[in-house]
Amino acid sequence: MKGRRKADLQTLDLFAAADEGDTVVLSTTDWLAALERLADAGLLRRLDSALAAFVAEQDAEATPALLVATAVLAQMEGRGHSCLPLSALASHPNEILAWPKEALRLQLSLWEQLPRQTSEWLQALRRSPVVRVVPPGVAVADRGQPLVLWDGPAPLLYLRRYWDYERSVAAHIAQRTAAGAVALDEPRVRDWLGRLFSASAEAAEAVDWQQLACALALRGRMSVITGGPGTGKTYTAARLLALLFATAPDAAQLRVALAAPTGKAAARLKQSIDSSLRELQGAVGRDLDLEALVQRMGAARTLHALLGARPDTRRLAHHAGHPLDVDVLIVDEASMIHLEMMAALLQALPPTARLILLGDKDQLASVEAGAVLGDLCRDAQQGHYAPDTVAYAERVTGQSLPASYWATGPALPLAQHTVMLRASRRFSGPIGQLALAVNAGDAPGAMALLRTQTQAGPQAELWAREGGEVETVVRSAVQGRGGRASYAAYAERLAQRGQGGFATEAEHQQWVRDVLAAFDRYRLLCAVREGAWGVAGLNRAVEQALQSQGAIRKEGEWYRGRPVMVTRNDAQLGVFNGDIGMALPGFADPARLRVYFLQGEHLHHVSTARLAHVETAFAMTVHKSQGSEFEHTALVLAAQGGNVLSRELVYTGITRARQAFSLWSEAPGLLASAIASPTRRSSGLLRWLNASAHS
Ligand SMILES: Nc1ncnc2c1ncn2[C@@H]1O[C@H](COP(=O)(O)OP(=O)(O)OP(=O)(O)O)[C@@H](O)[C@H]1O
Repeated sequence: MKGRRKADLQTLDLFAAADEGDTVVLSTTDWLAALERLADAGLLRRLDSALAAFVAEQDAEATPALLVATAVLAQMEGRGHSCLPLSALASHPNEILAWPKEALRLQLSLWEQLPRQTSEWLQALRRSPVVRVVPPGVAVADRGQPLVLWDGPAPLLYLRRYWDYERSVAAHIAQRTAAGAVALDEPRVRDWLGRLFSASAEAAEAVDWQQLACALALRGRMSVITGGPGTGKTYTAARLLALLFATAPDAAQLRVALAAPTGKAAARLKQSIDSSLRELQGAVGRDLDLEALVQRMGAARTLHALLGARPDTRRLAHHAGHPLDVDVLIVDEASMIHLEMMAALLQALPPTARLILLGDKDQLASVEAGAVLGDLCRDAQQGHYAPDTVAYAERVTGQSLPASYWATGPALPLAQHTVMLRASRRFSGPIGQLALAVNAGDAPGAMALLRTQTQAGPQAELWAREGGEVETVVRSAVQGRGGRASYAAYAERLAQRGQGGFATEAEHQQWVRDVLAAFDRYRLLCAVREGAWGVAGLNRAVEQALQSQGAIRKEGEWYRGRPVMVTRNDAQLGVFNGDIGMALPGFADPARLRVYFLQGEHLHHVSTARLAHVETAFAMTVHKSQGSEFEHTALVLAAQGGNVLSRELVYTGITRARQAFSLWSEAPGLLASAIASPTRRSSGLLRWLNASAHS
């Protein structure tokens, strides 16, 4: 007997209460309707069910397994995964779907109707004309199928775009890290490393990782330098530049470019590299003109600007056919580079240019699909250095790497160009200890540290409150705790020149800089956007609090002192996604508000009327805060954070704090459960890198 339960589709209770003896068989149309209902319920995105419908249009024989795999794959892409591991879909669908607990019964009833074995899912996919099936080691022509199935052990399903990006990234990295890519004058390298690192504090440790990073970077066309905040990534990159400058045969012509995913991070990189190079001048004397290098480098740019992103098109000005005009490219905050961007960057880079990626592998990955730096640094802690690398390192740095960092089997070429810096110079106190505990997944340790510090009083470096009212969070944001930074300083600066009346433009500019600097000392960072404990609610609440104390007068969207974050790149206006600015009266026409942005040392301003894509920025997401640091950071965890609350989110929030960190959690237990939830994004990148290394 066959039963059809159209009415149940409305309630999503698809297979409940079947009449005795009924066998429920749903047609393709029923399944598509079910996927749409799942989108109605917010368990899938519209895009996900629409892609399944598109597949059904293309394949008249589409099976439920194909439709479900398609929708789930699309949904996973929306959560940052680049592919769908099919065996997990068969055996642990609840982990793959990441639906809330309440949807477990629904998920179970759906999976009742779907294949149990990976092999059955594979069969459903292999037969479909919408799937390009790629067995291991076989090149299969692309006939424009929307899905790609890598049909080897532990099979993976891809959306075509992400398959292309991942394969392209892997191929470029393999090429750039191939052995013998660069010829070196080793005695010269040794001599210069000795000069550049002679007074290095890192030398006191068992291994001078910074020196090793420079040595290994010289050997290939790509290197990865990872490490937590303050471990000296930019310090090392500056020395690497000096080393390249000192050892390259064509040093005078070397074209160096600096970039980062956000404008703020780019400005910080430039500042930090410039000051490191200038400090180094003393050590290198007249042999190298580092000031000339500083001048030649020019400003650091966002990756979008570097690649020539254009509004309203995915196409970039620079690509393989029109490569970037650089010999050395240093990219900071590489954890924020998503797969599509990394593919575009590698394609646009001339094969002979060197790419140096700097970043913290433990930070949140970008919202978009891919966690490239995390993937590339999966083994960075262990080193996995091949005998040849160990011998080279000893020859040029004079240090022997302990055996615990040697590769035990065949070594990945990329590992020979990857170094993890381990000693933080900025974070030796409680903030650093908390970050380490979170990173190690040690929730009891992190909680104990927060408790002890909180008990020490509001002036302590760390402070935490679990449970309580959101009003307390807002009060702390506008009044501060124990003399630590808050928005009080910004409100004060704003009030200082209530009447305007600046005698000179320089005086006005100084005031604008002061307000921006005061605002930048403190930030509320949220896990989610919506709700009272999210970005939207807190922005409103802080505005109200400041309004009631007379610091701002909100009479519409724009008001004097409104801090904003740009949400879309606009090259014409010279503002980029993530830039923070503030609406303040202009000098020439104080009755008009202009939005001021500090870009490095340069003060840039734009009329409020022209800035369409901005949002208020008293509170921002942890994601958007990457690449920035604040004297005092307050991390706000909302109870409805669900699977957004991850270890990486908490770690990223904590490491945005320079001098003080506060944690506000809507309910007890949120921090511990976030620490216990590390994010793992599905990707095949390491697999492709391994395959090309051993083929
Ligand atoms: N070997 C060293 N000897 C002395 N000072 C160092 C050394 N390495 C780093 N520093 C100093 O430590 C501080 C942090 O270094 P740096 O800014 O390079 O770290 P980072 O890893 O790039 O940090 P972030 O994650 O914030 O970008 C800087 O003031 C730098 O000059």
